[in-house]
Amino acid sequence: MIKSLLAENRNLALANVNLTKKLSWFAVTITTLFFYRLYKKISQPPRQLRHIPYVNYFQMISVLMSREPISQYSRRLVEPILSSSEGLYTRTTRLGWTVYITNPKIIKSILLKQDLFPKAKIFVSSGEGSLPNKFIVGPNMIFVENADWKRHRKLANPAFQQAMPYKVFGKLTIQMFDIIDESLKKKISIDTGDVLKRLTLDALTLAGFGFNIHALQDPNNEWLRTYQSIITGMQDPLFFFFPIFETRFLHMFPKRQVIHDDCDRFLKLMDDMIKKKRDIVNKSIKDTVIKEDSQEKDILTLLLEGEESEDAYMTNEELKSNLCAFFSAGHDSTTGALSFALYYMAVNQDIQQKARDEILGILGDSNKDIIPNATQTKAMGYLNMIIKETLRIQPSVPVASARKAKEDCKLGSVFIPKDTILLIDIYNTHRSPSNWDDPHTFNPERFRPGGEADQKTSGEFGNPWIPFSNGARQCIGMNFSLAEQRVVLSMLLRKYTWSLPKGSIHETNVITKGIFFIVAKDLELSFTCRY
Ligand code: HEM
Repeated sequence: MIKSLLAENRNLALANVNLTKKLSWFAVTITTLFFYRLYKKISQPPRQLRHIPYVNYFQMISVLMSREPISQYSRRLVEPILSSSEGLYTRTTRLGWTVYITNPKIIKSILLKQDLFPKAKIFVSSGEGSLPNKFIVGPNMIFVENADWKRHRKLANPAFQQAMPYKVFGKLTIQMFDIIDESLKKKISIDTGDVLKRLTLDALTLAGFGFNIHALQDPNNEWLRTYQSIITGMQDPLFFFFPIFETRFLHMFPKRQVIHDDCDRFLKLMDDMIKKKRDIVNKSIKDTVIKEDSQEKDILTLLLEGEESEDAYMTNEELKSNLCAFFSAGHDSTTGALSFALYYMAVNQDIQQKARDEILGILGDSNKDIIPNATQTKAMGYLNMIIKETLRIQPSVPVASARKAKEDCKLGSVFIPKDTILLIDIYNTHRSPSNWDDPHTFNPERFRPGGEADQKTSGEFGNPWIPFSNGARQCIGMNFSLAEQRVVLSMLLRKYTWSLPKGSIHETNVITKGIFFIVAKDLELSFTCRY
């Protein structure tokens, strides 16, 4: 009797163990299935966009968190899928799954139809109180639409057409020479990227606002530090992807709080500058920094003077917001363009020498610094080809601002549902083998009159060279930046030869950094003085 009871208990226990085992397996299977489905759901685009090739969500997040340079992840993740698409692919951004476009014909159709593809409020989603919202989002040209945007551009276009301050650019370049010469004398290396950054900041503040922050002369300058703190802070992936940390829990991040304080002080400086300038213009006192001609007037003065004569105006708040926009859009972009041009000429000595020969032919080979004028820079055909090819192979602004499809539509033969976020992928448009021959090779000859670039842009193909975007919302600072690049590079070519030092991190390929703007990372160059 006892024996049979024990046997029964044992059987029951065994049955229990089996049941528990089965349940455990069941639970494990369900959990695995759940996570697999979750993984699939997150890693893939939503159903309505799944017909477009995509980059896996987790791969993209790891790229952004590890700050892998765009040149590396584009070739690893984007190029392979582009070959099987019409120049469209999707990948995740902070706004969710976004369609990236590299097909010039489709890009043209988007940029020309502002009504159907208005700008998406990409930063606005950061929320009230976030750093980007404080500094860059606001009533400025980048963000306003329709009548307001027209009013802003109507006032700003003439100011940007007029302002070509070659002398300001030239004088600042001579200040940069002092820094390079000093380092040569002391036999110490300098971060050329950093010096260029200070030069472009001085150029922007002086030529843009008639205000000198002396970033070149004083690397520890308070305004330089403050500005850099804001710009670096805006690109911090943690707060960029999770803005809630600063909009709700800023008190838990004391270092972030310091950046917010910097931003507040910077905005206050802008307020003061505008008020002062308005007073000066109202009293008809001409700019105190450069008096010679209107070409050399700063943009802020020209904007304020334009208000007098044009049926266009900006409030002080709008002016402040636009000045922040000019800072954000015009600084790192030009620094990047200059740093890449120097890099490509350093690793292509024949191209550097050919450019120098051209410049010496135009400006002469005397032993003194010469600031070129507008006519002389126009004659610099080969240097312009180098600048264009640099902006093709390393567009310092890798994507244009996001657009949104206002209704269901087709891009090429691809269906795009209403409300899809679209991004013009400048970087991959410039690097796509469908758009350019041998796209990863630096070759200024593409831009020779009648060359590859001319042939591509003349037909139905659309324009595959869009570093400043295209259409009505093309970069307003394009000519300003190109003039600055021509002056700085031509003067550098006359005064120095340069190369990459041995052991440079850029020996095999240029290493880039940045999200919204790309620049050459820690660019050290070896200069030799020609006079
Ligand atoms: C190499 C230098 C530069 C590059 C590569 C560049 C590139 C661009 C690009 C790609 C756009 C986007 C257009 C779009 O969303 O469709 C843009 C817009 C803009 N850029 Fe630039 N930019 C440069 C220099 C400058 C400078 C120096 C300034 C001002 C001083 C400036 C001010 C602006 C403004 C205000 C906009 C918005 C225009 C609008 O929406 O009407 N940029 N830029």
